[in-house]
Amino acid sequence: MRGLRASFAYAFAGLRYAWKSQRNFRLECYAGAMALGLSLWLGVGVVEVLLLILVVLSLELLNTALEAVVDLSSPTYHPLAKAAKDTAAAAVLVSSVLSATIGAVLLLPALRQRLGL
Ligand SMILES: Nc1ncnc2c1ncn2[C@@H]1O[C@H](COP(=O)(O)OP(=O)(O)OP(=O)(O)O)[C@@H](O)[C@H]1O
Repeated sequence: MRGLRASFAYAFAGLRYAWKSQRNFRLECYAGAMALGLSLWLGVGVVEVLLLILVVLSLELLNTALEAVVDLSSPTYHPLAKAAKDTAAAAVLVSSVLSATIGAVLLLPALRQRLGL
């Protein structure tokens, strides 16, 4: 039980680190909160929007972890360090585009109806 509590504490320490050090992570949290607020207001796709937000945030956390490992193992320029960081950033980009697209498909019709457009 103590091990489980420690594991949660380490995970929350990771969340705190990402929040403090990663501007993109904070922006994604704000964007996610706005999307969630919109879906709650419309009464549409709340669970789906929450899952999409968690997918993007999970990948951003993995990207942050990978950046730390790369900085530790390759403090000077190396093409493989560049490939690792750029590819991890691309994973975040792909998941963000996917989430924004699915979110728009879910929410836009209800938003149009709500606004009478
Ligand atoms: N050790 C390295 N070797 C080669 N290229 C690197 C190295 N470190 C960073 N880069 C290149 O510079 C880019 C920006 O890296 P930098 O560490 O400044 O930001 P980041 O931590 O990857 O991203 P963010 O600003 O979102 O935290 C990387 O995507 C990569 O292309």
